[in-house]
Amino acid sequence: MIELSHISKTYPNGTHALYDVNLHVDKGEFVFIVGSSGAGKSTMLKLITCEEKADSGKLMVNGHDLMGIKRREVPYLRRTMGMVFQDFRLISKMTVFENVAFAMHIVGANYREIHKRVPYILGLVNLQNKAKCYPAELSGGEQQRVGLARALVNNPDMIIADEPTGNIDPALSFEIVDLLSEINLRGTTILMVTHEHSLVKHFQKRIVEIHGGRIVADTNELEAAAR
Ligand SMILES: Nc1ncnc2c1ncn2[C@@H]1O[C@H](COP(=O)(O)OP(=O)(O)OP(=O)(O)O)[C@@H](O)[C@H]1O
Repeated sequence: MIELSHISKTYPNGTHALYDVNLHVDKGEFVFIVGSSGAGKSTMLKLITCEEKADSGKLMVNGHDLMGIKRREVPYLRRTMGMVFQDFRLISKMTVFENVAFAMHIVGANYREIHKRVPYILGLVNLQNKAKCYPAELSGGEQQRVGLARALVNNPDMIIADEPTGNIDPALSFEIVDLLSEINLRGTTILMVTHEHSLVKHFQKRIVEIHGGRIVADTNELEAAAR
């Protein structure tokens, strides 16, 4: 599903962000990506979402070869993934329903499909009663649940979440990762960057640790549980 093989990335200003990274993530896995600031975590996610290109190595994501991908193919890659951001990135002038519906609209879904699917997805994230609210009327945790609903609505193979709990109260952070775990149990692969040790300790998932642009530890679920 995700295969990074000898991947390196240097930004145009000469910053070496990743060196010879190897990572294999199977369908259905839940992986925490941890490491200090500047370690290369976001760069790795950006390579996987094709926001940035690697300099060398082999990179396969959901059947797409990202080293040779054409620009017109990128939207097809992105349809296989849902993205969740630290700053939510909701459209402030749209209601909760409209924010989620918009993600379906842009991939060509029709009115009937949207009106069937969006209430179902809002139910999954426990926001059925907030459909008519605007983002500014919601708590941080609720806004991120809208972000999660939007990421899920087109039924992606995987969710890529870059510090999804970074702007949320610690107690609500657990709620968001609980939801991600439920989604994972339904078969969706989850890749989540986080700085929050309490979450990583509590949820006992695979942990990939990056330091100075290299993967320095890769702890599977069983080892994480034994810690
Ligand atoms: N667009 C860019 N141009 C130049 N250098 C960049 C760019 N983006 C990131 N970097 C550099 O690449 C390195 C890795 O950055 P990256 O954002 O991947 O780290 P990170 O582990 O996600 O950090 P944080 O936890 O602070 O978000 C850092 O040295 C950073 O300054």
